[in-house]
Amino acid sequence: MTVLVITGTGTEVGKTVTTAAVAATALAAGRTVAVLKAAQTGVLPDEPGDAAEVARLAGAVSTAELARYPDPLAPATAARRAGRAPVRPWEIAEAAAKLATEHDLVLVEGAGGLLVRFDADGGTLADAAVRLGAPVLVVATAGLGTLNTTELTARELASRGLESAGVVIGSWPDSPDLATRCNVTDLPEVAGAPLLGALPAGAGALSPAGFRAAAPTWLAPRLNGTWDAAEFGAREAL
Ligand SMILES: Nc1ncnc2c1ncn2[C@@H]1O[C@H](COP(=O)(O)OP(=O)(O)OP(=O)(O)O)[C@@H](O)[C@H]1O
Ligand SMILES: C[C@H](N)[C@H](N)CCCCCC(=O)O
Ligand SMILES: [Mg+2]
Repeated sequence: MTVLVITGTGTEVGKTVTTAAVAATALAAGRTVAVLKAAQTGVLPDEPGDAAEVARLAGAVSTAELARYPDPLAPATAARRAGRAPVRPWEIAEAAAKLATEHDLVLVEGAGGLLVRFDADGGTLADAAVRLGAPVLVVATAGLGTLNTTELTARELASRGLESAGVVIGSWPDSPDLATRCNVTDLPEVAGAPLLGALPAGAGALSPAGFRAAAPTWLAPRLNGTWDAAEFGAREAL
């Protein structure tokens, strides 16, 4: 069973575009892929959610979404305000495990960061990852402030015995400042896990064909085992 849980150091860090890049890379390698958005908040019933955005960018993936709540809030809060049942971590795990029987790779995207609550009992995506025994990919921001939030996330994963699959920078700016360039060196250190790649800013605005062609190169350093910091302007920072 290959399930990869995709979390982030917060909301709006690029989890969805990173999920799409991982999916596109796997599809290009001939693997079948499913994307599970555990709970979608802040999107109306007839609007495309994160899973649909992944399919638009990456191509032929199966998509699933366990619940959708209109308020743009943490799932537990949005469910409470909607007067609807929350999504439980065991439901996320069960749905991912079922998809894994039918696909080579299942990508599970949470909502916001790792400890965002899904239910009134404090259930989180981390609880679902523990049930699945699945590795967790952490999407981080590029600039100043990311070292703290990435280390907090990594420590929480470690305290639960969860494997970190590594860190991906969700949006690498065209003109990286000093902190951003230094972070290429420091992020793997504070995460205790490899920096797997970085998506260029604006990646989500590429045409689907352009996105699919480029996505494997954003994550390729890991695949080749040779992350080249210089490629991202880091060398001057050293
Ligand atoms: N590399 C990128 N290229 C283009 N746009 C990006 C990139 N990274 C993030 N964005 C933009 O930033 C916003 C947040 O990105 P995204 O939807 O991936 O965040 P998220 O971490 O999935 O948030 P959520 O917690 O809501 O799921 C979106 O409007 C997206 O278009
Ligand atoms: C609505 C938003 N885009 C996400 N889907 C939900 C983010 C919840 C974040 C909660 C928090 O950490 O304060
Ligand atoms: Mg998202």
